[in-house]
Amino acid sequence: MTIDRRSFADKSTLAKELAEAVADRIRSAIAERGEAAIAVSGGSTPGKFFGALGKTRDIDWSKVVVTLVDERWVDETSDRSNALLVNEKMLQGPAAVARFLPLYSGGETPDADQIEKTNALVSSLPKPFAAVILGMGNDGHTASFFPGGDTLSDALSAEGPTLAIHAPGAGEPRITFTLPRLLETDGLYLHIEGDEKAAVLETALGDGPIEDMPIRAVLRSGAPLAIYWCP
Ligand SMILES: O=C(O)[C@H](O)[C@@H](O)[C@H](O)[C@H](O)COP(=O)(O)O
Repeated sequence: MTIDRRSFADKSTLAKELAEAVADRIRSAIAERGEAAIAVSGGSTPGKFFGALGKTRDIDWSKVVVTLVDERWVDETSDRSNALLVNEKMLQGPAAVARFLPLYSGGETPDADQIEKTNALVSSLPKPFAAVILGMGNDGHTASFFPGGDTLSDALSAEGPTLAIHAPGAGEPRITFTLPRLLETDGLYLHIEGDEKAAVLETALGDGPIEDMPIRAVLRSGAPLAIYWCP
C-alpha cells in the first residue's frame, strides 16, 4: 500500500508527530547530502505543525532551505501570504537561521519573466526535497492545483519546476510547484484536519476525474504518501 493513513487524537498531537517525522527526514537528508530542502503548504491548517517543527533543536537549521509548495501572488505583508505565515510560525527560535526561498517576486500577477526568475532561484534547491507537506481544500485542491485552474493540466504533468495558475476558487493568482517536481521528495505528507476534510478525502479516493478533484493526481501517483489526520 503506498498510502499510509494515520489518525491522531487532536491537533497538538498531530503537529508534534508530523514535526518529528519531518525532522527525521531533514536530519537524514543532511547526513546523506549535507543539506536539506523542505516545501510546506500555507492556509489555516499548518500553524501548529510549523510551531512544533521550528522549535526542534536537534537539527542543524543552517543547512536547511524552506520553501513553499505554492504561494498566493501577494506581498509578504498580506495576511494571505504563505511566506509571512512560515516566517512568523516556523522560522523563529532554532529555525530562524534556516534559509527561506520565496516564490513570490512582486507585482499584481505572475508574468512569464517572474516565473522564469523563480524557476532559476528554485533550481538552486538541493534535490530531492527531504519532505513535501501538502494540504487539501474542501474542493479537492492541493498545492494550487485547483479545479478549473487555467494551467491545471500542465501543473499536474510539466517539469516546471513552478508555474502560474489562475482559478475561480483561488482568491488571487497563484504560483505553484508542479506535481512532478513535488514528487521528487524523500517524504510526501498530506496534512488534513476535521470531519469535513475526512469526507472530502473519502470522495477523492473513489472513482472520478482528476480535474474535478486534483488531489486525486497525488493519491493516484503511486508515490508513497503518509496522510496525517485528526478531528
Ligand atoms: O496556499 C494555499 O492555499 C495552500 O498551500 C493550499 O493548498 C492549502 O493547503 C489548502 O487550501 C488547505 O488550506 P486550509 O489549511 O486553509 O484548509
